[in-house]
Amino acid sequence: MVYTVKTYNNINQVGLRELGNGFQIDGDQKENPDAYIIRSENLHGVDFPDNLKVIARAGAGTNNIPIDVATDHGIVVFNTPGANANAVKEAVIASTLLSARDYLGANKWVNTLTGDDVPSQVEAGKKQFAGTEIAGKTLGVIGLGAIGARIANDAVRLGMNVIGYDPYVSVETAWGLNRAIIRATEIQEIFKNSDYITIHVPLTPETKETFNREAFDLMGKDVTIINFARGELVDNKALFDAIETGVVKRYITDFGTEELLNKDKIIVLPHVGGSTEEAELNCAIMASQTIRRFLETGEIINSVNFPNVKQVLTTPFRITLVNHNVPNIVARISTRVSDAGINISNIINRSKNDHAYTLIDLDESDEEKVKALAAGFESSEHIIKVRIIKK
Ligand SMILES: NC(=O)c1ccc[n+]([C@@H]2O[C@H](COP(=O)([O-])OP(=O)(O)OC[C@H]3O[C@@H](n4cnc5c(N)ncnc54)[C@H](O)[C@@H]3O)[C@@H](O)[C@H]2O)c1
Ligand SMILES: O=C(O)CC[C@@H](O)C(=O)O
Repeated sequence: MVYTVKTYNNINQVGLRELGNGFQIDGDQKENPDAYIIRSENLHGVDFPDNLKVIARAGAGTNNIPIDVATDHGIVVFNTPGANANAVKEAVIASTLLSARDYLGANKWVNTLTGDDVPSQVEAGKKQFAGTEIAGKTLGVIGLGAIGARIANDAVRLGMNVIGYDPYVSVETAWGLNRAIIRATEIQEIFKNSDYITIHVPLTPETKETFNREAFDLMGKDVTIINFARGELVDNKALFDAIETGVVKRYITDFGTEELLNKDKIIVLPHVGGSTEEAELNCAIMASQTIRRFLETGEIINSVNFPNVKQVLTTPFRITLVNHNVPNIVARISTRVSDAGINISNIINRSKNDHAYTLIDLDESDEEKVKALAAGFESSEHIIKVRIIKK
């Protein structure tokens, strides 16, 4: 069996080798592939082909994918948690330093100097670029996931006081946080007490415009806002007013819109937080591995719309189903299998909200019987996607 994969954006070619020989990338069937691997491609409003079973986002944010639509089509969506976190962490640390000292302005100025006495002009003019140090200043980190936790820990090592806010922080991440990090129970504590604030949350209806007028009203003076998460987390009109009144000293963001460009106190980067060789390789490897595992074994790891399902395949055939999460569905599925005269070696059913994923290992080596059973599932109420996996 050869699976076809359509790639969007620039996916690292070396990482794609993890798919192995059983995969054809951008092959003849690319109009109806089994899998997509994407980065920032916007899939909202795009029709999904019938054959599409899986989308892997080589990166963290999945707001460019209509997750609900994918789920309704039985398409499993993965991302690559933490694969580009170190790259973003380094970009944020660099941004903190760029705000503390006007290196960009200083470099621009020094390039304007001419003549034999450049060294003396430098000495005479450099006072305009005296900055501050980040040690001893307070950094507020909103979102303590893969990126935020790394930044919080490194900022402590750089001598900063760190306050973190994340009401959903995972137990694993919490264990890894430096004990010097103060835990804010309300986001307002971050706004009130920070000299620098960096945000690392997914863009959701809850997080949209986290930086709004009320947030800026709580801040002191000369606060630096760093946003490598998503542009929509900031209300730009409120930001411009906060810059005007001296509340915000600088805004550094990875997400440009025209209104942000060429402004004195705003530094815009072209969405390069995760753009390092290492991160792009990590993301492509993880995306390829999760797709391969899912298509070849039916196992789900790191999905954003279905629960993890792990089970070593030991029987000749496995059937996987994406189904609606309705009462009695597992009993109905089991009855269908026994009515087909097939014994179930193992069945796993895991649900997330309105949908579930069911993995059925069959003690049956007659492929025709298994195909007939799968065909029956195809036409069953509440069953959305059916796959046969052969050992
Ligand atoms: N600029 C880039 O190139 C780039 C690269 C990677 C990630 N990102 C963006 O950064 C985001 C975070 O990435 P990550 O890898 O750290 O993701 P992650 O899933 O590891 O961490 C996100 C954290 O945000 C927390 N969170 C969710 N809602 C929250 C809320 N309302 N308040 C506070 N915390 C909340 C979660 O509990 C989680 O700990 C991504 O969703 C993506 O949008 C951008
Ligand atoms: O793929 C990229 O270039 C950016 C990725 C980044 O926004 C992410 O959410 O991981």
